Amino acid sequence: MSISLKLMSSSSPLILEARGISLYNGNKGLLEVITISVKAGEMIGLLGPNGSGKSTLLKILACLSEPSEGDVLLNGKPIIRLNRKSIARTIGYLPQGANSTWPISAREIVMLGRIPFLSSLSKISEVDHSAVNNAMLATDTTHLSKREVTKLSCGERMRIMIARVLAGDPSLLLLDEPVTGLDPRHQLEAMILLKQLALTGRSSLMVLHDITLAARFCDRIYVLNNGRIISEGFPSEALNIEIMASVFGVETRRIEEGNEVLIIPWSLHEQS
Ligand SMILES: Nc1ncnc2c1ncn2[C@@H]1O[C@H](COP(=O)(O)OP(=O)(O)OP(=O)(O)O)[C@@H](O)[C@H]1O
Repeated sequence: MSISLKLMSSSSPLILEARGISLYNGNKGLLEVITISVKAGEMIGLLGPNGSGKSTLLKILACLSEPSEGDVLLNGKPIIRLNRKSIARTIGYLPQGANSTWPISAREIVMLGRIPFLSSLSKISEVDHSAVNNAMLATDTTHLSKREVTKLSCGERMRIMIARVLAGDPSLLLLDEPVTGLDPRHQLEAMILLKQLALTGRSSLMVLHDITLAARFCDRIYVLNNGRIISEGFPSEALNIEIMASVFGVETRRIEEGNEVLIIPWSLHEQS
């Protein structure tokens, strides 16, 4: 499947906006004056070294924790004024290392993604079943339906957790390391699926450690370091040679073809 870059229209509506987000732990700034935006249909990568604040930021964007300063707007409205159900119907959040310790079936886990649409669990409709079927089909997990989720492999469990997010048909996906633990084929399937969702106007902001996948699939990249956005833009610009060396401490090999860029971390950058 071709993943040729879709031209983002500058008139695409903003679905998420974070303005001046800071988070302090005592005197320590975990996040400092972060401003980011996500337009409808954009696929955005949030990259940075371990401990740079990516998961902390994602939780604030999902309204699961509050910043010390700044605002998050969802479809133009302050997210803290929206009720939990309305946020859950719009945002699909995949936490880092998403897991379940309940010994229930994989399909039941995916059905949990329909909770924002249910008035009670006894009223699961055909629409809910169909959404779950589609999510499991898209993540190649239908055959795992009856398996106890605690007994799945790490990669199988991750695909079930992605299916759970997709079952809610969110217009914005906030995904914390969605392809970690997946084999190469399932990594590509997940990224291609997100690209297909983007073409239907769904947006995703995802934490990735795989530079090559991020550069290949994301429309834009934000690079976080020590709680600050220090680089942003198209992958080839945001992940330039200097940033890769100074932030990630690696020398890269790059192949650029038209709008596409292949960036491969290659060797250790020796600090001068
Ligand atoms: N509740 C908390 N209280 C204090 N410090 C915290 C808290 N949560 C996270 N931190 C610190 O904030 C920093 C950023 O953590 P975070 O988990 O956001 O990093 P990350 O970029 O997602 O890292 P990784 O790539 O390793 O997942 C870390 O130094 C972490 O120790």
